[in-house]
Amino acid sequence: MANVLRNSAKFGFSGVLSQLSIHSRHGRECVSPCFSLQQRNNSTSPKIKVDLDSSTGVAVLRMQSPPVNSLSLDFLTEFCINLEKLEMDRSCRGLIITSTLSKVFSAGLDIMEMYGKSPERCGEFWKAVQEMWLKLYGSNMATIAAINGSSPAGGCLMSIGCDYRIMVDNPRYSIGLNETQLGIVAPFWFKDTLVNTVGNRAAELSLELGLLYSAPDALKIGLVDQLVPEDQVLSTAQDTMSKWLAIPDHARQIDQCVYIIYNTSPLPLDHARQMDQCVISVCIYYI
Ligand SMILES: CCCC/C=C\CC(=O)SCCNC(=O)CCNC(=O)[C@H](O)C(C)(C)COP(=O)(O)OP(=O)(O)OC[C@H]1O[C@@H](n2cnc3c(N)ncnc32)[C@H](O)[C@@H]1OP(=O)(O)O
Repeated sequence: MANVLRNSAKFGFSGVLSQLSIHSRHGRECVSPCFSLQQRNNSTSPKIKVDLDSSTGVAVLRMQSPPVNSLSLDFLTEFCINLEKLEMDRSCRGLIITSTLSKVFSAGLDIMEMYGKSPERCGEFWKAVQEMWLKLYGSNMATIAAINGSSPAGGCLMSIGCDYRIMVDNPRYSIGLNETQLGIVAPFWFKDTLVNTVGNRAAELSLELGLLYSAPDALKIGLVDQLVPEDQVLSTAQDTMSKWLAIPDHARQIDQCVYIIYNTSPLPLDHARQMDQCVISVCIYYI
């Protein structure tokens, strides 16, 4: 534990994650995810737009992939590349994630990626889903989801991967991990992230019944932190971010790191990641 704390102070949580995942239990070095991600990005029109305000140190990442910002392999690759660039940019301390689409934040994993694809392709896709979560949940930046539309399944995972959630106060927008309703099961690290957000019992009910919550109900169980009118979601996120950035980065990062290390299963460890990948590749293959 002393090592973990020393490393968290030095590298932040994502530094600890990368240390854990670069060196497997067997001491083997793994290929840097950055390299494989850069190689994979084939898309022509950007699905992500990032604006970094260097005077405030806050970046706004807008998902702009119609019709529903579904998380395809191309989308996830572009998302991770942008996250990685911001993470390495020392002038960037805070990240707000939102959508340019009306009514939808993100529809979650792209269904087409899970249907009739080869095991190799499924494996590559799932690695990108893991990567998205590791990068977001382990980010050194303060992260806020400005949820301006529905956010089921993988969209909910992306939201709870952030430090704080502000949702538009519209009962027609829903959020939740609804996997069981689709006949699939949320992986253990989706569960951990939900438990860390809403607590054990609410997470258990939510996962087993595959509940999608309206914005007001999501606020009641703590799945989101705040509701605001549609036209105020971004300005509220900016105001909230300035409060988060008033805290010294190292203190916030270490606090988050200790909390996550104690409360999250070991996906950052290379062997756990590979195990999860195998299970999911087989599940997706047989869907
Ligand atoms: C073993 C695996 C573990 C799995 C872990 C995670 C699982 C997931 O994330 S699975 C994805 C689950 N997602 C959903 O259940 C969301 C489904 N979508 C919706 O509920 C609605 O589309 C949404 C509320 C997001 C938006 O509603 P509308 O604005 O009314 O749009 P439409 O429903 O008319 O959809 C427009 C268009 O988008 C296509 N679509 C919707 N969702 C997805 C998706 N996840 N992946 C790919 N495509 C999606 C939808 O089919 C429509 O297409 P067209 O008919 O061609 O217009």
